[in-house]
This record gives sequence, C-alpha cells and structure tokens, in this order.
Amino acid sequence: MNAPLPYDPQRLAHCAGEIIVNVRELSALGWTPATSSNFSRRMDEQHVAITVSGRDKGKLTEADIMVVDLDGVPVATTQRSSAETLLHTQLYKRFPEIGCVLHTHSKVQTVASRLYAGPGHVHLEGYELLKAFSGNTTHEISLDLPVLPNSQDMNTLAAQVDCLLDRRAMWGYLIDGHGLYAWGRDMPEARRHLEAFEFLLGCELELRRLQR
Ligand SMILES: CSCCC(=O)C(=O)COP(=O)(O)O
Ligand SMILES: [Zn+2]
Repeated sequence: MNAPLPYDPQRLAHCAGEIIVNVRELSALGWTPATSSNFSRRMDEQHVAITVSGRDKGKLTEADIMVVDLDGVPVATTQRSSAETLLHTQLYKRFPEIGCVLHTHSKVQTVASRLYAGPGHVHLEGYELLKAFSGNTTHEISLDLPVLPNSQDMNTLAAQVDCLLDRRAMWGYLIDGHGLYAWGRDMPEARRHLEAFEFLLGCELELRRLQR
C-alpha cells in the first residue's frame, strides 16, 4: 500500500490551477521565453507547489507542478524542481506571510538588469504606480529595486538575497542579465508587484532613451 501523502492533494490542485492560469497570461506577454522563469505557491506551513525544471511555462499542465519542502527537497515525487528552487524556498522559510513567488525573464527586466548592474539598484521615485506595492499609500516615496550579480550557484545567490533581506523589507529584486523575482502574500498580490516592477522598469528605460 502507498504511504499517505504528507500534504493535501486538493490544496496542490488548487495551487497548480492558480499557477497555470496566471503563468499562461504572463507567458502570452512574452515574459517567459525559451522555457525560462519559474513560479511557486505556498501550500501550507511545510510545503510549496513549484514548477518542474525546464518546462515550457506557457504550456503548463498539472503534471508540470510538483511539491517541495521548505528546504527545496522534492516531496513524494521523482520530478526535478526548478533549478532556482532555493530562491523561492528561502523566502517562504524566512517569511511565513509570503504565499507566492514569481520569477520572469521579460526583455524589459533583462535590459534593466544589465543597465543598472553598476549602481546595484534601480531607483524608482515619484510614480503613482509605486502605490501598487503593499504598504505604500502615496507616490511621494522612493524604492530601490536591487540588482544582484548572477551566479549558477544558487547558494551564492540565496546568500546575497539573505543579506539584502537582513537590511530592509522588499517585494523583489533583479539578477544581472537574468530576470526579476517578485513575491507577495498571495497570487494576486505577487502578480501586482511583478506587473508594477515591469511597468516602472519600462518607464525608466524609456526615460533613459528620451534623455540621451
Ligand atoms: C532557459 S532559462 C535558464 C534557467 C532559468 O533562468 C530559469 O528561470 C528556468 O529554470 P527552471 O529550472 O525553473 O526551468
Ligand atoms: Zn531564471
């Protein structure tokens, strides 16, 4: 007889459905080219639903979503989770209130990550859309979106993220030449943060072009 699953399969089906619907829309925008990007949703205190590595994110089905624990270890499956699983689970482990992590590779995000790798952040100030980030109630604030050096070593990347999180609250970061991570308490909040970063980075790039 098979051992009982350590998680609720109905909760997995719900989280997988949410990921599939939302990621299909993000993919249609061109934000997940060439199998890039990865997505996850907290299921409970110990389990995370996350995309299987290497899949076409625009064509996800339930079979492309698997379960890992908060250390990124696969649960009750032989599938291989996203190569960047640790960047998801480090957030869930550290912040119990985080419920969703979205990582995309749009052209705007990637170009901005290259241009702002030098200063190490993108300064965003004076935009009404800054109110899209939870906790902000006015455009009269500024936000520095960090840009981290890329690495194929997830422990190195995760250590850099942990250093940033030690210093301040934040809703996302860029990785140089790679893409954007954004998160929130649930899927709608994470998606709002992701879309706000995308829009604001697009504005900064356009301003740079016009001011040349
Ligand atoms: C072809 S994209 C390179 C890997 C990457 O950056 C990514 O986001 C997708 O990796 P995964 O293992 O999650 O499919
Ligand atoms: Zn990536």
